[in-house]
Amino acid sequence: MRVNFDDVTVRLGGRDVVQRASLAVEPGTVVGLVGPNGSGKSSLLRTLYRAVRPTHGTVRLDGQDVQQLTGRRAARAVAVMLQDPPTDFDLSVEETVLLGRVPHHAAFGRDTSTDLDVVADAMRRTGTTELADRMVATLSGGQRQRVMLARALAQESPVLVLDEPSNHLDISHQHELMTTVRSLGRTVLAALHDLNLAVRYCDQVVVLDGGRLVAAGPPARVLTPELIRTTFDVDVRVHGDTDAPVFAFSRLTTAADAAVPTHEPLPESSVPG
Ligand SMILES: Nc1ncnc2c1ncn2[C@@H]1O[C@H](COP(=O)(O)OP(=O)(O)OP(=O)(O)O)[C@@H](O)[C@H]1O
Repeated sequence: MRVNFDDVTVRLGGRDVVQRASLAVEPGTVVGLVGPNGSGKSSLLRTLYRAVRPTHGTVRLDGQDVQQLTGRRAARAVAVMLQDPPTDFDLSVEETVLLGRVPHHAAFGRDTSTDLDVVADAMRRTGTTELADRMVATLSGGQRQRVMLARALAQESPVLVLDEPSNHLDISHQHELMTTVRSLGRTVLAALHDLNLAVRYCDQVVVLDGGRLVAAGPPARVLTPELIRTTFDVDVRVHGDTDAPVFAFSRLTTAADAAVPTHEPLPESSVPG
């Protein structure tokens, strides 16, 4: 399913937190949204799953304005895995993943064998099968995040939105998540803080800064040291190949840093004569 943001502005708290963003996402591609805290990544994504209505502009799924869809059609089209999954779920892991099937049910419909198969597959892909009977509230942050991915996968929507999906995951599970996401063949939009994950697993990256979309394209072409420096205020060294760079970051050295002496000079009187 193709996703288009056409000239989207989102105004919240009296400020344009997304300003005139336009972006075309091809079906089946994985797109990473990167940018500093507060740059508008989540706000832009929220317009896609209708948690926020654009103040200006249109978001389209295969040409259709998402605001015109029924709730059920929207839920069948777009699944969401949020940054901080809720902790107050009074449900088991399996029951939670089954919630992903709700948009496929008729009113008061019962779980079918297809639902159970899809849920079992989603739990297998996310390594949550062993947790099936655990209550979600008792899980660690990373386990809970994997359950929320399983629920989103079980929704079988052509579009998947991941808002900082790896913030609780250990390194191995971060790579597993991105490999899983890539293997789905769905259209994926993911807000990511880890530029190394973005460059390795995304087909395209989109850079937001201060609510503006400042660059978009193939990751290795877009994420230049210069862009990283100006957007994120860090120094970066690039290792690896031009096509598959690996970034090492360090704090940007400013003129103010250089002016601060690292050691107090010894007073004259204490210098041995
Ligand atoms: N409901 C709201 N009311 C007022 N301002 C909001 C609201 N939601 C978000 N904002 C502001 O909009 C700006 C963009 O926030 P957003 O969450 O989209 O950024 P982000 O790039 O996802 O940030 P992060 O990397 O920290 O998750 C921020 O300045 C935020 O404080």
